Amino acid sequence: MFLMIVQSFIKLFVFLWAHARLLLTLLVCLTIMIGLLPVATLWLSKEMINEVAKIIQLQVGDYRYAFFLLSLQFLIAMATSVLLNIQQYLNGKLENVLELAAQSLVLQKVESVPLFYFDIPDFYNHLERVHLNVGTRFLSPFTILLEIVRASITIFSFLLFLLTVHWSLVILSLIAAIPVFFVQIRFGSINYWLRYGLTPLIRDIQYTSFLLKDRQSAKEIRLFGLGQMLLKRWSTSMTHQFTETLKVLRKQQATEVGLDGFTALLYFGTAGIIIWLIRTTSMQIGEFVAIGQAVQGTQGLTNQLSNQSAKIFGEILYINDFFNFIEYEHPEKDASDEGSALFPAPLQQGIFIKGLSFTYVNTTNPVLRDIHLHIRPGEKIAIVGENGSGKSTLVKCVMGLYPISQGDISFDGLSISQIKPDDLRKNMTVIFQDFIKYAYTLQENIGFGDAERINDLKWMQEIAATSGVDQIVSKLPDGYQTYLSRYLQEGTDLSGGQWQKIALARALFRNSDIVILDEPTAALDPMTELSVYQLVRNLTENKTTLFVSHRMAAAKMADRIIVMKDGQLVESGTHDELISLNKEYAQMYHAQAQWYATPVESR
Ligand SMILES: Nc1ncnc2c1ncn2[C@@H]1O[C@H](COP(=O)(O)OP(=O)(O)OP(=O)(O)O)[C@@H](O)[C@H]1O
Repeated sequence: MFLMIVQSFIKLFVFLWAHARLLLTLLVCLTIMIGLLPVATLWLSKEMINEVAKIIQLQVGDYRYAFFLLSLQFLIAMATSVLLNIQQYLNGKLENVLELAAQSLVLQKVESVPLFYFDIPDFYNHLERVHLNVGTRFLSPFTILLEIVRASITIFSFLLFLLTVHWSLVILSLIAAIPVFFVQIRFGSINYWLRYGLTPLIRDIQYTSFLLKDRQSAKEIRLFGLGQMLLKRWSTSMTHQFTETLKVLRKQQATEVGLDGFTALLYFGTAGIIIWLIRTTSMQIGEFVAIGQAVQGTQGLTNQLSNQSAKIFGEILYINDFFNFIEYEHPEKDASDEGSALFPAPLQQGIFIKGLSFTYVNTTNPVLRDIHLHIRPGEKIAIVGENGSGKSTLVKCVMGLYPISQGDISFDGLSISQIKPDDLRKNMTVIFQDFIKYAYTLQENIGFGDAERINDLKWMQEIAATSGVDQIVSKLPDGYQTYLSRYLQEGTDLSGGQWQKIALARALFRNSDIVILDEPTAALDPMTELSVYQLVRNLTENKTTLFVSHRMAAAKMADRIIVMKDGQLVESGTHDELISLNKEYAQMYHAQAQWYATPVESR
């Protein structure tokens, strides 16, 4: 634990130093100055009271000296205010700098992790814990530490002053801090673990609240009348979260009352000693007031110091959690070292899948089993099979989205593990079943297919013309600059078929030799789907195309059809070959042919 705290502190300071060394230095200097001001004030008020007492009691005394002290007091009060306000401003500035730096670290991490991390709920929980108010959380241990330094300087100077009066005052002032310190450490830790344990519940709450607020889900929630049920789920979880938090808060406040009693007792003891000192020594009124202030100040500050030291413990657990997230590497990622070779474009021999088996992370059953397949350059392959047979998983493996542990996929003999992931993806384009409908402009919706060419409007118009998007553009109020949703700006909503064409244009905007379509037409009616596949076929004349479909009529257009069943490749051939084989494919084809025929026959 101690090692963890030290390591986290070192990481925190390396991080702070890297991003804000000037601010950091300024804040440390300010803190030292602010820390010395109280003892100066104490000394001044002691001098002042003694001088005023002389004037009142003896009618002698130096008025000019009293005014001089008064002016100094005024200057110190002003200096304190100026320094404290500068400190607050610098803190605010530092918080912004840290928020930016730490949030970018989190987002960079999320952007760079392999896709399978998104299959691990713990990864989300961890992300949820670390991504909120990072700037404040990062600043907190540092400001607490500065507070500790400031309080220590003041306490030390007060203690020196008290030591000149009597050693017992020093002891009593310090004793007050011990129980506070341990109590605060205990609750710092309890609160951290409470937050840790509640993260899955908090994510559940946020998800339910997102569903209630989301435009996409608004329709279905109304249609199925889910609103009240979701609200109840949300409020039950919220109540549970509050109950747990309040339980700890109740205990903490009760303990604080006990601590306050203890501090009051100690102050009672100290007051006794001061009275005894007045009786036994020749003490002036200024000293008496200054001792009272110093004792009270030391006790208050030592309590504060204990509080802060304990609080820093809770905060450092967060910092540790943050760096654990940033540095987290799943063992499977270690096993799949990224390749550095360039993709062998254009393909001469094709894609080879040899003995490929695949199991998703944190699961036990293989989803793909011993797949062997050779895809020739320019070949159009349709992948068919029942739900859950592994079609999407197979194409995701070909895209390099998941590391392969058994078997291999190679491109012209170069194993996928040897190819640089970025370069592999540059040479492929894809439309997923659940492609993203970006709430940005049309230009961005198409241009995201190849972000480097996003401003190449000539190329975009060419693609729009071939994919049929030009007909959509002509009806949009701001052409390519029209927002395709009302989520961010006053934009235009499109139909499913129109979105489909835009997704197709996005995929084709990336002019790559391999095109993968993972059932992107599922939302379309069969006739539109067929016309989309026809279009794709024409647009991808010389490209290697892999497409997943449930519609046998679309599969028929492929050069070759492969049939998946329970993670295995069970049939492969042309439509005619598979029909004459009269097995899986033939059954599915006839079942669908029958399905299409029924309404016609019943007319
Ligand atoms: N991210 C994942 N983590 C764990 N299991 C998964 C994941 N994705 C898919 N699976 C499982 O892998 C199996 C194959 O899924 P896959 O999506 O490849 O099938 P599919 O043939 O494309 O299905 P469909 O036709 O319904 O789209 C299914 O049993 C599914 O539950």
